[in-house]
Amino acid sequence: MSQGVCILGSTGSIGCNTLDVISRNLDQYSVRVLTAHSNWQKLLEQCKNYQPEKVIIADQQSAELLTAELRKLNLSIQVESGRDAIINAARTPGVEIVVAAIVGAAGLLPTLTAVECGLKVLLANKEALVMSGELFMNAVKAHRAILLPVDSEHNAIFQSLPGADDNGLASLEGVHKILLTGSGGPFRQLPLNELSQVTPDQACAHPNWDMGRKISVDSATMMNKGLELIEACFLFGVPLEQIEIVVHPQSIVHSMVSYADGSVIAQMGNPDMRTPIAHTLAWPSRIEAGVEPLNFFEMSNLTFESPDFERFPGLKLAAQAMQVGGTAPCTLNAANEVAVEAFLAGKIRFTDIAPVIRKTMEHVEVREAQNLQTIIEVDQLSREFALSVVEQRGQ
Ligand SMILES: NC(=O)C1=CN([C@@H]2O[C@H](COP(=O)(O)OP(=O)(O)OC[C@H]3O[C@@H](n4cnc5c(N)ncnc54)[C@H](OP(=O)(O)O)[C@@H]3O)[C@@H](O)[C@H]2O)C=CC1
Ligand SMILES: CC(=O)[C@@H](O)[C@H](O)COP(=O)(O)O
Ligand SMILES: [Mn+2]
Repeated sequence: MSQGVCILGSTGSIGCNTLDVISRNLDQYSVRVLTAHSNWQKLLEQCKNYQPEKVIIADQQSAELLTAELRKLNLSIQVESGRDAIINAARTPGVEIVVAAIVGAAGLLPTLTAVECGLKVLLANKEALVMSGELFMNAVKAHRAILLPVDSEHNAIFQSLPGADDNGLASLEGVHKILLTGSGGPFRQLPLNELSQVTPDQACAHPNWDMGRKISVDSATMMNKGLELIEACFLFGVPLEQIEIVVHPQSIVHSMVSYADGSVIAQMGNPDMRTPIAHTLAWPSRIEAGVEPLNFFEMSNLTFESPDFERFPGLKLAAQAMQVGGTAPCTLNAANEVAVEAFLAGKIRFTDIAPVIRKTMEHVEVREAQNLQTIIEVDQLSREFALSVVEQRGQ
């Protein structure tokens, strides 16, 4: 029987890849709800192709334009708008699977709603987990939601761990270490003195993955790996010391797990997000994803190296935030979002991103991450302070 899917952030890179996988498996999945921020043109195209029951777009004016176009096409699709409608998207009757693919902190509340409804949640939105780690995982357990990682490395780790219970909570039996791979991004080998001059377009030109602009900049600073370090600690319940970052520029090995007996199990594949999306949609089964299998005879050398902490100061900041605990990861994430947005808008240089985060972490008081209210407050305070640092640096 067909399962009802809600995609939070359907117009983005993960959202579009999810729809591509669904289009190959229409006997098993039906699109119920799609959400976007303001890209009503892309949402209209998705309405024509997938005929969801409901679409939700945060921006009111975009919702009006979309409604008018749907009327002209005689498509009877319900249109809602506003932040609250997105937060409640997962409550739509018939939704069984929620793909959390909104970028950044805006994804936290809509994803938590899906968790609170006890649904199958496919998590791409790593920022939500970084912000609210323990609280998020406690909600998963309390509501018996099924949480499956879409982020390619965490999906690889999940596939390489010994097994998981029915809710996707993985076993760590015999696990020695988790080896979290990262490409090093587009500036891995750029002379250090040229880093301050790189442009947003250069930062977004990832060597292996085609992704949204925010995560692309995160890959270029390697803050993506820092966020992923924290994501892995919470998802798999492992301490920081049990995770090692391994730079692997080709992005063919998507991460590995090393075991007490010396075995190392890796998940490999061409760098295409349709693989982890298909894996999580069908778990524990397998479905067609449209991804070419690896051709080992045509593959170039696979190489591995240690991360360069001088070039990528964000890595240390992320590890430090995890070590400090409480709301420190929430502050790290908020400051990073503000700094990346400022860099993309041409307000600060690439090399200003880490100092903005460091200064914010030094300034904002760390609290216990007890409840959602605290997390939302700390997120807001951290953004305000990071913005003031951006303004100083931009002068
Ligand atoms: N892209 C990838 O390959 C990977 C992404 N991820 C993670 O997945 C998430 C999505 O990434 P990606 O698809 O690249 O991002 P994109 O920027 O491509 O897409 C973001 C989506 O979120 C929507 N959105 C943005 N802001 C808001 C808001 N304030 N309220 C509601 N919706 C909003 C956008 O709508 P609109 O189009 O209207 O602006 C769009 O649908 C991120 O957390 C990222 O870290 C993880 C691994 C790989
Ligand atoms: C595809 C994916 O999961 C991204 O998070 C990816 O990891 C980005 O590449 P980096 O390894 O360069 O951060
Ligand atoms: Mn990743």
